[in-house]
Amino acid sequence: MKVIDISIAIIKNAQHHFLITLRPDASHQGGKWEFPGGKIEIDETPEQAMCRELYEEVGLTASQYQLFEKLFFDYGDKQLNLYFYLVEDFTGEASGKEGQPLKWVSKSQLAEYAFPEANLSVIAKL
Ligand SMILES: Nc1nc2c([nH]c(=O)n2[C@@H]2O[C@H](COP(=O)(O)OP(=O)(O)OP(=O)(O)O)[C@@H](O)[C@H]2O)c(=O)[nH]1
Ligand SMILES: [Mg+2]
Repeated sequence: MKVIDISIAIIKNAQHHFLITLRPDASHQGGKWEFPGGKIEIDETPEQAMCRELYEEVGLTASQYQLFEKLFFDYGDKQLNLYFYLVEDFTGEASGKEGQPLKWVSKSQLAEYAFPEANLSVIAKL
């Protein structure tokens, strides 16, 4: 199976809240909450993909970010290389541009939401 490269933006605002969105039921890991992100295109760096997905999905422009975690995860039906970026400075107002529900939650509230399994060790490190 081909390993798919994914870039993900963990957005942290000035109140130390994190932006999460709900994955559509029909998608891979549907019905779970996620951080905005998606597949890295062949002509893109991981950073470029993160910035593009962030803008396409929730309308934010990242201005300061760093690689927070890179990990391989095997879901059985999909094998992924995931690049998680921590974005602590950005411009724009977040909205679900694909109609997806969106929330800002504190670090302790993150535990109340179901995330894809690959996220669990990353969330524990935040
Ligand atoms: N966006 C995002 N994807 C995640 C997270 N955690 C995680 O395991 N994934 C997995 O990474 C992959 C991301 O793909 P995606 O569905 O967002 O890709 P995409 O935006 O390019 O969408 P598309 O497939 O409709 O083109 C999915 O298999 C998803 O299950 C996360 O926190 N955010
Ligand atoms: Mg996506």
